[in-house]
Amino acid sequence: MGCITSKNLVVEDSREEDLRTKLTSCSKRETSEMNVSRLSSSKRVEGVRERDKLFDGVDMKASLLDKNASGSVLLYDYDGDQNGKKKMEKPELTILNHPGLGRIPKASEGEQVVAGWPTWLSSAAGEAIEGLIPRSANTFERFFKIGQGTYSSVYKARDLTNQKIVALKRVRFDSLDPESVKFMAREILVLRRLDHPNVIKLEGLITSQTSRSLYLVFEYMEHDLTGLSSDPDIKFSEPQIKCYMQQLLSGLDHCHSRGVLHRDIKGSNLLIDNNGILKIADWGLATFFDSHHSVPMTSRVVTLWYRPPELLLGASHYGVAVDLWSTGCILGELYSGRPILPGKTEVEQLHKIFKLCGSPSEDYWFKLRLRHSTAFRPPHHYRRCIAETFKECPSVAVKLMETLLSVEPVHRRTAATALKSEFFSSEPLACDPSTLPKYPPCKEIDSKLRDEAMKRQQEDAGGKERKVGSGVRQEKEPRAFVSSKDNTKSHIQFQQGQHLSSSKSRSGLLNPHREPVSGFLVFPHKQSEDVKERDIYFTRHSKKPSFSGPLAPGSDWEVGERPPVSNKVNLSKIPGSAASRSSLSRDQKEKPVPLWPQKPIQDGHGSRGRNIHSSGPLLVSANNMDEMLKERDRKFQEYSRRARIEKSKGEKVYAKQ
Ligand SMILES: Nc1ncnc2c1ncn2[C@@H]1O[C@H](COP(=O)(O)OP(=O)(O)OP(=O)(O)O)[C@@H](O)[C@H]1O
Repeated sequence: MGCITSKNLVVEDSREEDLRTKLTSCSKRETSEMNVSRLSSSKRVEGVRERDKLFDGVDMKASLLDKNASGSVLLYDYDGDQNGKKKMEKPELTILNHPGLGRIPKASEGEQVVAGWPTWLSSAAGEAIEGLIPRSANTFERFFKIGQGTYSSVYKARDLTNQKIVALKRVRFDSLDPESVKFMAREILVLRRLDHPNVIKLEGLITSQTSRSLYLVFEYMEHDLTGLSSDPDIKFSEPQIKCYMQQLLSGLDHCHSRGVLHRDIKGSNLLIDNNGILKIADWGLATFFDSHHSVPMTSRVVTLWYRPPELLLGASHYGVAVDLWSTGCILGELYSGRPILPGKTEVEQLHKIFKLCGSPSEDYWFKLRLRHSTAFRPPHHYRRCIAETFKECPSVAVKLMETLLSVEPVHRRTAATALKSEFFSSEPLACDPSTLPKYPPCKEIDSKLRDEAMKRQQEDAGGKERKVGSGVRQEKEPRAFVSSKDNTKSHIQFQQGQHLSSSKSRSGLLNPHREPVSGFLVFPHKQSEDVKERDIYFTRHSKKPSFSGPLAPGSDWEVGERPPVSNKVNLSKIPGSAASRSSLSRDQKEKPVPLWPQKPIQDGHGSRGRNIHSSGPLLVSANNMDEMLKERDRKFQEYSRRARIEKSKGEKVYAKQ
C-alpha cells in the first residue's frame, strides 16, 4: 500500500506485520493525527495490545483502531466528539492483501459458538461471521428452487419475521475441511465489505450449532440479464441498455474502490428485480486485490466466454481490467442478443478474441512475460474489427466497447471512466430503472422448467404424436442454445416462451428438485441430508472438477447456440457467431480444437477423466487456499508444456480455423 498519505484511511488488512511496516513508514505528523481503536468492546484489551504492537515507535496522540466485521482494520479521524471518533464518510482506500480469513482468538471463537455458530465455521472462518448472529431456519418458509449454481442451490423463501420474500443460497462445501469452509466464507467476507444499490445484499446467514450446512440470505431478485436478453420476445431499447450498463458499472466501481474483484461477471450473475434494479450477484470467485498487482492470484477464474486474454494466457498479476473485459462482452451481448465470444476451449477463446480484437503487439507479449504464452500466438496477424462487426450499433456504444475490449488491460481503464464516457452522456440517455417494463419470470431455471414441462407434454402425447408425423414434432422441438449461465452445461430453451399459468402446476413444476431441508418450515427435519449433500459433493468433485467455465478440449461440455435475434446486429459478422447454427445437432457443431493432450492426466486428486483443464478453484483439501491455487497454476504450466509438445499438431488445426 505504500505509505499512508492521508488520515482518511481504511487499511484492508489485519496482518499486524504489514500494518506495522506501513504505518511506521509514515511521517509522525500524519500518524499523530490518527485515532486508532477497536470497536468491539469484548476485544478492547486485545485491541490495545494490537495497537501498541502496531504503533510501536510511532508518536501518536491518541489512537483508535477498529477492526470491522470483515476483518478490515479501519482508521478513524479523531474529532474530539464524545465518542472520540468519527468514521470517515468516504475513506480514502488503500488496499493491502486480504485478511487471512483465518482463525480468530479462542475466546472469540467461544463467543461465536455461544452465539449459535457451529464450531466448524467459527474455527475455520471466524472473521467472516464476526459480529453476526445466525438466523434460525424455522424463521423462514422455504418455497422452491430458483437457481442452481456450481457451488450452490438457490431457493425462494419467505422471512417469517417480516414477511419479506428472500432468496436462500445453500452453499456447497465440506464442513469437515477447513479449506473448503474458508473458500466458501470468502464470499461472505466480500459481501460484508460491499454496500451499494447495484450489489446484491447479504441479509443474513442461516445455520445452527448442530448444523453442517449454511444458507446465505439475499434479497429476492426476479430476473437475470441472461434470462431477459435470451428471451426472443424481449428487445432492449437503447436507453434500457444504457440503464443496465450504468448500473453494472456503478456496482463494479463500488467493488473495485473497496478493493474487490468480482472475477465472474456474466449475464446470469447480473440479477434484476421487478423495479429494473440490476445487482451484481455471485461473489463466490471474488477476491480482495492489491492495487499494485504485487500479490499473485490465480488465472483460473471468469467464465470462459467472458475471460480476458491475459487470464487465458495465464497472467497472475492483474486487476480491475479483468472485470472490465467481461463488461465489454456484456455490452456487445446486449446489442447483439447473444454472447459475442463463445469459445469452446481456451485456445479457441483466445483465437476468437484475437480475430475480433486484433493480434496483440510485440510489446504485449514482451510485457506479459509468461514463459509459454508465445505458444498461443496466432500464426498470422489479425486486424482489429470491432467497429466493423458492430457497425449497426450506435457509435458511442462501439467506442465504449473498443475501450472495454482492449487487449491491453490498462487501456480498458476503469469503471469510473466508463461511466463518464460519451455512451452515457449522449442522447438517448439511460432511462430510469423504474420505467423499465415488468417482465414475467424468465430466469435460466424458468426456461429449464418450461422445457421439462414441454417434454412431459410430449411424452404424454406419446404415440399419438409420433403418428401425427415429423412436421408436428419438429414444431414442438425446443431450440437448443447454450446459456452463458454456466458454460459447463448446455441447456435447452423454447424459442417462444410458454409461461405456466396455473400456480398449482407451476409450483409443482418449478420444484422438481424439492429436497427436505432440516429446520425449515414446511419440510420435516431429515438428519441424513447433510451427509447426502456431502456425498453428492464428493462424488461430483472427485470425478469432475468445478468449473468457472468450459475449458477442456475433449471435455464433455457440449455447445449449442442461442437462436438468432433478427432485430439486432448482423450476427453473421461476429467472429465465431453461429447465427445459422441455432438448432444444430451435436454432430453438426464445431469440435473443440485438439491442441491440448487428450489423455486423462492423474493430477493428484484422482482421475477426472478427460476434464483435466479445469477452471475455477477446486474444493479440494490442501494446506491453504493459496497453495491450492499455486498448485493449479503449476498444473496449468505442465499442461502448457505438453501443449507445446503437441504444438506442431495443434498449429495445423489452429491455422485451419
Ligand atoms: N438473490 C437472488 N434472487 C433470485 N435468484 C437468485 C438470487 N441469487 C442467486 N439466484 C439464482 O441462483 C443462481 C445461482 O446463484 P449463484 O450464481 O449465486 O450460485 P453459484 O453456485 O455461485 O453459481 P455459479 O455456478 O455461477 O458460480 C443464479 O444464477 C440466479 O438465477
